Amino acid sequence: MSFLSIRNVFKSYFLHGKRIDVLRDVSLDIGRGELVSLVGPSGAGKSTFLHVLGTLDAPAAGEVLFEGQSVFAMNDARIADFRNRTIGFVFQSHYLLPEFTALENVAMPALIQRRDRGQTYAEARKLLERVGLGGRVDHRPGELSGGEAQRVALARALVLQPAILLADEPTGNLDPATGEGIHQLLREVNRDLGITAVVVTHNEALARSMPRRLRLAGGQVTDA
Ligand SMILES: Nc1ncnc2c1ncn2[C@@H]1O[C@H](COP(=O)(O)OP(=O)(O)OP(=O)(O)O)[C@@H](O)[C@H]1O
Repeated sequence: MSFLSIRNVFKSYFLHGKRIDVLRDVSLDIGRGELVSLVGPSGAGKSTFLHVLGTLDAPAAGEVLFEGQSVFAMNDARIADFRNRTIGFVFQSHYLLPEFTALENVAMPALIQRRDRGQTYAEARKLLERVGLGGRVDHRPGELSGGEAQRVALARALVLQPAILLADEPTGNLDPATGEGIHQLLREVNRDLGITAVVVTHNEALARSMPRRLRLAGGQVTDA
């Protein structure tokens, strides 16, 4: 049984009466602890694939299996609960809340889940130190650089101790040197915390630095 599987997944969009087939019978297994990059042409469907894998979006047909269990066979409340407990997300934009400090932003998902405040803040502080921002805990997003804000977003994605981290172009808004710092952190998080990670990127150098590379083209995902 695989840790994470996609089985015969189809996904289309309908726009102005036209159907766009984005995922066409995609099947794939990802093992626990793998670090995977996903590349492909613009508009090929990488974000769509990540949204289905992350259970944010249901496929039109096919299954997403976590440890052999079909996630979309559950009701919406259980899927949301599964997602909160299991998956952390990082996007191209950091989506930090501007009126809260870095520490509060990182703690937020755990506080929403009614986790213990003291433990949550201790964990959030530890995570900010891990991403190199121990000296920025009281800064608000407007007082952080783009790279720092993305590090805070990464720390926030880890606060509920997810088994899986999904990153959609996490360095898309950053200059190459700053982006490389984020890539390095993703590798460390994968190595030190054992988190299974899938990273969508246009950056070929980053893709090559990952132990496993996937390519999405023509509605199909293949090992590249
Ligand atoms: N909500 C939507 N409604 C209609 N069409 C959509 C929707 N979301 C995406 N698409 C279309 O589906 C295709 C795949 O989009 P997606 O964002 O998954 O590609 P991508 O590979 O992530 O692209 P990029 O590298 O440019 O971010 C594109 O043609 C896009 O225009």
